[in-house]
Amino acid sequence: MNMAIFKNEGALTPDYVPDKLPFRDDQLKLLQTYFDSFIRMPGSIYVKAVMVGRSGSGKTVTSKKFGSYVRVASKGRVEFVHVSCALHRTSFSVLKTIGLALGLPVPRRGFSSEELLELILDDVTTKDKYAIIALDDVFYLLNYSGPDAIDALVRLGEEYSGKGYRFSLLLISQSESFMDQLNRGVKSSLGGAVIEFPPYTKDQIFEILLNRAREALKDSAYTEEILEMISDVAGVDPEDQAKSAMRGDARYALDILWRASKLAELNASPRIMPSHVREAVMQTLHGVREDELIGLSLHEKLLLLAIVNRLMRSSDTPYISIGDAEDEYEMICEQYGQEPRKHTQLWDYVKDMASRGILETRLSGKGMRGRTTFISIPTEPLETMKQAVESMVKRDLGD
Ligand SMILES: Nc1ncnc2c1ncn2[C@@H]1O[C@H](COP(=O)(O)OP(=O)(O)OP(=O)(O)O)[C@@H](O)[C@H]1O
Repeated sequence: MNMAIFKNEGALTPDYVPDKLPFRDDQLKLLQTYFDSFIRMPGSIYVKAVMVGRSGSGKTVTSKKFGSYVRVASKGRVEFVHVSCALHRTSFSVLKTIGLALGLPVPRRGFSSEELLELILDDVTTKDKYAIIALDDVFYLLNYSGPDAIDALVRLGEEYSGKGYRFSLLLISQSESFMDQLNRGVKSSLGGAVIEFPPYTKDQIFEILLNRAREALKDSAYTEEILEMISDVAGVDPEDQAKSAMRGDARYALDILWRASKLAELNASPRIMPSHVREAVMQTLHGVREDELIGLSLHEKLLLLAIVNRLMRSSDTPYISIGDAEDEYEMICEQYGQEPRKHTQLWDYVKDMASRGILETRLSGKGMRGRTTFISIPTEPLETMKQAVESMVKRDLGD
């Protein structure tokens, strides 16, 4: 085992919350200010705030940091519940997560989400609990369940006002556009409290990487040049905003650093070399997040796996037809002992995954007969995607 690289590998994992969050002091202060009255005098007010910023701009980690602050500043009177809507896409599932996090007895089935909502409201009142609920990646809930799902959750805060407001709400999203889909009353009530998370510049990404590298890696395992190399790939260039539409993503940068470190370890290298970084860049998923993939249903995952497999075999064209994808999907279903879904269902899966940026689709060109949909995955490393989806399918099937 190569001991030259890692000091504490855990500090490079996506869920790790570092002590310091450089460049996010302002956002943290704003959160503290907006929720101040709810934290100091729970029940006196119902606060709603929104956090927006591109993928990897630090929204989730800042909200978790804020969560620790809430518990301390309220002396334990106010809880903080973080719900990932990428994983929980219906109001029932969100409510269940909230109930469980607050230690309430949650019925497993047989209840509508309205009934569950009532139950939770009753329980928090009898047990005298208060909480700030953070709905992360709230656009998933909107896309899946429509604006009424958000309505129900906003009501969670409003109802029982006679007995004090039990909840406050923090909505987190990649852009403000989700607000346009909300019912008018809800939208206007979210009004002014929008906290922005700008994408990180190269210099900022460098600083974030340096802090993490100090915690995770042995001093001799990396140089500042290596970290600069990664910052150049992942950070926004202030002079070239348009070209860097996908950048400013700290998750991407940290993922590259972790993969490069792993490659150095595997190759028994005493430190991370530029070649490890280059290889790591080629292996790292960019626009697609692991938890997005985890949130797909089993048959969406099987279809995605089929598409990836088929694309890996078609070296001469970046697209495959939906028919090819279906053939491959049927074989994969057989391999995993699953009954294949019907064509219309698969078509919905393709549209859904395309709308979330996991796939690209286009209609057949003029010179071709008929109208067929073609599918591609232009920006992601297929081998990495295959490994990720395959292990998720196995986990889903309990292997
Ligand atoms: N200022 C920072 N300092 C240290 N680490 C950071 C900072 N900002 C982000 N990170 C790290 O980058 C990764 C991605 O951040 P985070 O998950 O908070 O992004 P996000 O804005 O919620 O993205 P998404 O919209 O895709 O959910 C995490 O590992 C997080 O710890």
